[in-house]
Amino acid sequence: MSAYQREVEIAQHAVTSAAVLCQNVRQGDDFAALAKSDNSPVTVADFGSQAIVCRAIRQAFPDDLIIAEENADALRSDDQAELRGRVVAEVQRVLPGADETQTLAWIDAGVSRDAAPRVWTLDPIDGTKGFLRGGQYAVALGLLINGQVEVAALACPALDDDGAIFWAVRGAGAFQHTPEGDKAIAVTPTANSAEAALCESVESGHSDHDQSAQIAKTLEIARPSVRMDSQAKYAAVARGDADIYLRLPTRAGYEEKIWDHAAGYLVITEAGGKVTDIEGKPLDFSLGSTLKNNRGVVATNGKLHDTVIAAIVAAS
Ligand SMILES: Nc1ncnc2c1ncn2[C@@H]1O[C@H](COP(=O)(O)OS(=O)(=O)O)[C@@H](OP(=O)(O)O)[C@H]1O
Ligand SMILES: [Mg+2]
Ligand SMILES: [Mg+2]
Ligand SMILES: [Mg+2]
Repeated sequence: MSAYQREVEIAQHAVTSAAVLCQNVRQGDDFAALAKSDNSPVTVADFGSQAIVCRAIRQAFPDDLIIAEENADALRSDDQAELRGRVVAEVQRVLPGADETQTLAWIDAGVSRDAAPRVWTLDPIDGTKGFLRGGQYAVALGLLINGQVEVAALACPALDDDGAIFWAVRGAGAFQHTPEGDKAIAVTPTANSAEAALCESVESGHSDHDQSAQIAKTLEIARPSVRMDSQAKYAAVARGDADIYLRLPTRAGYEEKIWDHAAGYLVITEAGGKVTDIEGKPLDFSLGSTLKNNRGVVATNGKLHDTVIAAIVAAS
């Protein structure tokens, strides 16, 4: 039996069920969002997805901790009874018999924030803004053992015609799930930056678009950059749709969250690519909920990595 076989099965199944919930919500006529304290949106589907995935982990691995983006505080308040009811109803469509108390407890299973020898990290919907505007989004789950990402499952429900599921195990490769079975994925062999395709966030608040344009110019990249929401960007580089993913810090002090990167990081790394911060330092997932020792993220097919880092250094 290969390492982490059970974790991979549970993780894949969990993100797949959560993706069904998200698509159910998106196909409905009303998926209004609530604004969180940082003004970012959270929807019925973010809460529902977190409930589904955390339940699956709790059942299979009761002693594991979970660092997930959302919590149920807002849902427990009296004036959010309607939203709470809709979250429970969506969870019941996927898990008949689930009740309100269970649903809220499953969401709150993800409130860990500290590093631990064995801890999962979950973004129930990465790219909530993309989810709301009909763009890309992802359900991203990673397992950290002693601060190293060992297992990843990444569902991109809006990629391709029917969505796409990716998974990876450290040292064992990265794969895309298909009806014919799991297919190994690999980054591009592009070594000439002028031929590269670059992807970046849609929101200029999440990555500095002006600076990436400058770097693209230095690298003589001819094609316009592809703006895509969520960790679908990591999947795009991992399977060779793009060569470079740039996430350039926009304001001093923002600490990237581990759930925004853990799954995508392992999928690209195991597909033969490289992921570091903008200075070329390895991402440090051992510090709790944020990448506080890193600034920004650069992901490439590996061959282009040093050239891209040099262009960033030159531009800053
Ligand atoms: N200032 C700042 N800098 C960098 N990143 C930030 C910032 N603010 C928010 N976030 C996080 O960005 C996550 C979405 O990233 P994306 O690459 O999908 O952005 S975009 O939708 O393509 O614009 C988004 O994840 P979700 O909340 O899961 O959507 C946030 O965790
Ligand atoms: Mg996110
Ligand atoms: Mg999210
Ligand atoms: Mg969010």
